[in-house]
Amino acid sequence: MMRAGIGIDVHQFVDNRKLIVGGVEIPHHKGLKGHSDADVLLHAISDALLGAAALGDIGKHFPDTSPEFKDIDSQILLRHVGKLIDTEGYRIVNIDSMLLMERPKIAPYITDMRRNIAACLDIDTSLVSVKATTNEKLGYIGREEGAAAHAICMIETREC
Ligand SMILES: C[C@@](CO)(OP(=O)(O)O)[C@H](O)COP(=O)(O)OP(=O)(O)OC[C@H]1O[C@@H](n2ccc(N)nc2=O)[C@H](O)[C@@H]1O
Repeated sequence: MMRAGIGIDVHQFVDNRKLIVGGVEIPHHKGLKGHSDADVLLHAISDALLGAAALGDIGKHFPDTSPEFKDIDSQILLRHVGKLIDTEGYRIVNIDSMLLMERPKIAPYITDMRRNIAACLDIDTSLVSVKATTNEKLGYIGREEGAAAHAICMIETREC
């Protein structure tokens, strides 16, 4: 049986934070604010996978009130989500994602992001797609106040 999932995450740009997206540290004069490393892309992908399996969302599994997740590398969270999906008897069919960020350009880093995501989930990189778009200077993304990520995925029940 095939199941689809969707994930969306938003984080605010602030000073004195690293910009980490898809497990890659990207040189930039601002970073994203969050309880964890604020990896907006991995959060959206984690929510898509949790949603496909109807397992709730990342806030339920990794509350931002828990010291356990303070400044955590979100690749650890994604790896945990992958294990939850596997335990539920699902296999990941594919993941597609969009990063909505005015600057910096992330195209040079997409290959590494895809590799990180595939490694966290123990799947082939060919099943992971990462894309990016600007907001054409419109809204909070266009004003570089924040960034968002949207992700969708398909999972399927593993035949016994
Ligand atoms: C990754 C973590 C790690 O601690 O923190 P950040 O690094 O983003 O801060 C969290 O999992 C980040 O969870 P995330 O789900 O993005 O946080 P929020 O948007 O604040 O939502 C937290 C929880 O409140 C619930 N929620 C949210 C909005 C709303 N109107 N009603 C709700 O009940 C959501 O279901 C979620 O479980």
